[in-house]
Amino acid sequence: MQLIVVADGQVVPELPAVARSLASRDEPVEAVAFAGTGVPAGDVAGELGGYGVSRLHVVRHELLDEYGPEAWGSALATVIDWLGPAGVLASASHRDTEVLTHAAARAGLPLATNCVRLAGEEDGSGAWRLTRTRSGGVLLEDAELTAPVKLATVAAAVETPQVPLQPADCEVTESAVDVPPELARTRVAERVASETGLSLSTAPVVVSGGRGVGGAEGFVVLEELAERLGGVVGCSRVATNNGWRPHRDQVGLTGTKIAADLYIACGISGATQHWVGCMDSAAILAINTDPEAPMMQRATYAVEGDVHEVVPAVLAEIRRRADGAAGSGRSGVEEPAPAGSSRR
Ligand SMILES: Cc1cc2nc3c(=O)[nH]c(=O)nc-3n(C[C@H](O)[C@H](O)[C@H](O)COP(=O)(O)OP(=O)(O)OC[C@H]3O[C@@H](n4cnc5c(N)ncnc54)[C@H](O)[C@@H]3O)c2cc1C
Repeated sequence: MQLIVVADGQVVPELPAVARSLASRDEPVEAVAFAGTGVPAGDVAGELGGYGVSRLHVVRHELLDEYGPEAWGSALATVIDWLGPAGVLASASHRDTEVLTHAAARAGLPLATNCVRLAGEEDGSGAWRLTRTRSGGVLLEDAELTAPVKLATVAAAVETPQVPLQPADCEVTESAVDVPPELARTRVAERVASETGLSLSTAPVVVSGGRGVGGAEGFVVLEELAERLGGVVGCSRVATNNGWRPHRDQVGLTGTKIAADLYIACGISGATQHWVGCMDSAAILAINTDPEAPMMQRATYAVEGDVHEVVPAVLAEIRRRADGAAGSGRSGVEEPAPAGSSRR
């Protein structure tokens, strides 16, 4: 059996095709979901059936009603033990990866994350050949995964195998699992709705600050700049490590990967671990005193200068234009010049 994990109630369409391609002809593809995701099991089963998944195992325990990586990972390890699948697949989302990581550690099984290609070995050994991204996407690794039960997360950019998926009646089986109470270590304590409706991963503009901003108070002007440009504030890991910003604002390998229309990096050197988080942005503006900083070398636009002088000057100009526009009825922020037309 190949098992698909539906950790947050959403069926990722690529997963059934990858699972089917890894399964032998008569081997079923089944799925596991956690009660408490807020999505009715019948809806999930209906969708899975359309992709040829024949059974949905729903696991119940009061500690699974809210997301908790240790509890969900433990429940998944129990299900793997019950069902003994040959493979376990999930999406490469933060949540799915976290759940599979805990399950793999508990069950002592190997996990390959961020796979962009997955195929069974043709020698009948049951091993998987795979290609996966490492180091935030700057490295591709070819590997072979061998184990009685193999775990993998599948990246959104996975090569989807062209296999026929015969729609099936997906049966729902509900089971109670045992979850040790001490696994309630990480629990959802509060849900905070964003006032602007924008998040770091979806905002069109991200104004980020690093060590060069100098401290938490240095982000006040960045907040205003972000607000005036219709964006949000981000930061480097130095800023989160120093307690200047919460971790949810961190851009990078161990933060959020963004693809903004415009990324403004203020006092950020552009270390690889930061760069991989912002490199997919359409345009990058770097503000830095060091012209040799990697961020200055790679940015679409680079301003050599002190962030404490450059950002207030930019803000003053935006305010001046906004005031002028308020008088004339025009918008205060002009369209930027085409990328590359005025570098430095
Ligand atoms: C496993 C691992 C994961 C990591 N994950 C992440 C991650 O997700 N995100 C991340 O950001 N980092 C991450 N890092 C850390 C990363 O390697 C860098 O240490 C970090 O990004 C550096 O942050 P910074 O650019 O703010 O600081 P620095 O590298 O110290 O750079 C500060 C920059 O500010 C400039 N500057 C100083 N004063 C001014 C001024 N007044 N005006 C303008 N410019 C000024 C300097 O010239 C310099 O270029 C990770 C590291 C590891 C090992």
